[in-house]
Amino acid sequence: MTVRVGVLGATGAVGQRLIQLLDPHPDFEIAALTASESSAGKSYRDAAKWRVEAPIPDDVADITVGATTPDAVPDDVDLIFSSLPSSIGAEVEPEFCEAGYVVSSNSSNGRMDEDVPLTIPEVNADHVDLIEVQRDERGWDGALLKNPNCSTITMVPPLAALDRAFDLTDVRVSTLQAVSGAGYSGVSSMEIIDNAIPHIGGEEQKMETESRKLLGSFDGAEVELNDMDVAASCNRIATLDGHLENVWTDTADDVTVEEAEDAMASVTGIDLPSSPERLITVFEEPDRPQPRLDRNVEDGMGVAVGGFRETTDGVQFNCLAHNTMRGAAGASVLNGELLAQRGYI
Ligand SMILES: NC(=O)C1=CN([C@@H]2O[C@H](COP(=O)(O)OP(=O)(O)OC[C@H]3O[C@@H](n4cnc5c(N)ncnc54)[C@H](OP(=O)(O)O)[C@@H]3O)[C@@H](O)[C@H]2O)C=CC1
Ligand SMILES: N[C@@H](CC(=O)OP(=O)(O)O)C(=O)O
Repeated sequence: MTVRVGVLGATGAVGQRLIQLLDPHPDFEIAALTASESSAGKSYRDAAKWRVEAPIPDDVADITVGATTPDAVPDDVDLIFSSLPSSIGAEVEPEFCEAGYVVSSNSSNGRMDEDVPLTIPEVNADHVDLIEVQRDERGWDGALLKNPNCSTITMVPPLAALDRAFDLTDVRVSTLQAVSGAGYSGVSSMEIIDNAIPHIGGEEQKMETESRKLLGSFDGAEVELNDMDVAASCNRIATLDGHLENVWTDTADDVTVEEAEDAMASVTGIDLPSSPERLITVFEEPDRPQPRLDRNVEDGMGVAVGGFRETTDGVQFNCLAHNTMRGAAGASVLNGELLAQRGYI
């Protein structure tokens, strides 16, 4: 069955990545693109400053961009991907859900709301059924599903493997985040060249809270947050794509480096078109993973780990993922596939 999809915020950095992934998708067909009032009414080719390495797909280039309102999207669109600024997402995503659309959103608004599922399908696919609670409470025919923040997505798959096997108690993480995470005009060259910026607004709190929701347990009514303690420190560096993170963990059960590597290496993808065969690639070389060399592991949908060391109460390691693929557009597409598989569209 082909699912007709719409993209809100289609002209943006993440919107362009969504188009790159959706145009050749086996089950999804792009049927509507929206952006701000200044783009509405233009062809996608004229509205978008296209910056993806591959050319704009011909069939997409000629689509007329619509306004970001439910009325501007055809009724036969079954699934909406949203990559709007969070302030706009907070306003319009509920309107789409109320109008009956099912929305897979990458924007940060609402991620921690109690009746909004936040999922990485390989980690906590069962949380998607929180939609039943959401529909009861909000009276929506549609639904809202979120993917997490890109830095959070990078560290949670390896943490999930450790938590399952050795019971995590404490996590400390320091990030080295690429400039694409801030959007095309987010950080000026004068700020970032020959520099590193030890502050990314709101990012630390997102990593500390979203990770506990993702690794929490869902009992059919609510998500109980994982009781591990998480502390994050976030830094912007002058790489283009790929967030690298240094992680220190404490576990309740003893763990060796070999056991931690085995636990992560044995995690497989799941039966969804965008899930990679190997979710976590373990590097033995002490200087890997690196952003330029390893961000495209598993076509940008994998997480790379390495640099393992035993610590007093657990293990230390480094992890890396492509922040606009696995960390944003790819994460939303995967969530859309999960919604389809679970019969929500
Ligand atoms: N998961 C993650 O970690 C990541 C998440 N993000 C999030 O994804 C979202 C999009 O980011 P990004 O693509 O970099 O942003 P951009 O600024 O590149 O794109 C924003 C998009 O939203 C549209 N837009 C802006 N204002 C309005 C409005 N008032 N009404 C309707 N549409 C509007 C823009 O349209 P127009 O071109 O017409 O202005 C454009 O299509 C953000 O919430 C960002 O925080 C981003 C990167 C990674
Ligand atoms: N803040 C992230 C990107 C981002 O937009 O995250 P979020 O989806 O949580 O707003 C970064 O700078 O790399």
